Amino acid sequence: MEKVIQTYQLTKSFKEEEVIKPTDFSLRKGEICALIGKNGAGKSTFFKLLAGQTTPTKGDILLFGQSGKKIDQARKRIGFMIETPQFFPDFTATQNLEYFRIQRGVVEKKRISEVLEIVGLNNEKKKQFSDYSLGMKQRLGIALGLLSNPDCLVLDEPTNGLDAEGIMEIRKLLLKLNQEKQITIFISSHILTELQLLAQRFVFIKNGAIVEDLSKDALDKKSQKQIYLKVDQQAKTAQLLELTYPDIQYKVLPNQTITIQNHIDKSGEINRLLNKNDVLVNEFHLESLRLEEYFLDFVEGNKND
Ligand SMILES: Nc1ncnc2c1ncn2[C@@H]1O[C@H](COP(=O)(O)OP(=O)(O)OP(=O)(O)O)[C@@H](O)[C@H]1O
Repeated sequence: MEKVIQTYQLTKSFKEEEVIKPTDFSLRKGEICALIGKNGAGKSTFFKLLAGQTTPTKGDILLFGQSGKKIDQARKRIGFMIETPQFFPDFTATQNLEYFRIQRGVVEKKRISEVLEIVGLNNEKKKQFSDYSLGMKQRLGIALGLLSNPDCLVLDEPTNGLDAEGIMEIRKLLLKLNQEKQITIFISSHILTELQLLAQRFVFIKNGAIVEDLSKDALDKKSQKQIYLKVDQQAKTAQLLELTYPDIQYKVLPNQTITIQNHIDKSGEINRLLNKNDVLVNEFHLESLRLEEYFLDFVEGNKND
């Protein structure tokens, strides 16, 4: 599979501080990859290195297999949106894109209405930028990234500050671009759950180092589950569980609640066991430990430190 981005021991230091530690990374064609890290982890710096907006202290970058002098040409195949682009507030969407089209030397003028159509702003193209909602502004940023008809989009926190509906709009748009136009997407956020329904791969960055690189399946497996029970006889339930499953891991909580952390696959069996022994089960469900918590554990240092 063709590699869109490859880095080898890519490093960036500001004065004495290594804000990107030597990083080996690769992004394959067609992937939607999320770069997750809290504020200051190094996401923007990593993207700026790829965009050529800052130079590496050490290491190499290959874009579409090209490095050295040929990298500038290859870079044109990637649309970057790093930090919210500086649009002119008094210009309409069309005028703003026209400015950047000329600046970037994109030949076809008709590309402007094409990209506005793609991001769903064609009906709003005569509105001044300052009258746009944040979601519309972010979509215009993506339209700008699409102007040169790229094979890949690199988007730095495009969902930042958006409400749930705005996040969903961006998600739908990016999924469409990936599925219908085969655009590879590398997108960052400091909130994992925002990208959970979008990405197929999750790369975690902490203090400038990639500390975990997981497929969606691997991430789902890591997001622990537990059985949540509300019963009328807590002590009897605990006793039955211990007798039946000697290695059971459970917690006794207030309000006649018990949570079980292992034997998740035996939830039906456990329910039957309690019913058979006249324990009244008022609530019984499988709880998924939110991925957000997994991430928080992770960046706060409880995991992989
Ligand atoms: N030009 C610079 N000079 C000095 N330090 C910098 C510079 N740019 C970034 N840094 C530092 O590099 C580290 C990583 O910053 P970066 O903006 O890449 O993080 P981030 O993960 O994108 O965070 P955010 O989500 O807040 O944008 C921070 O400690 C930041 O202060």
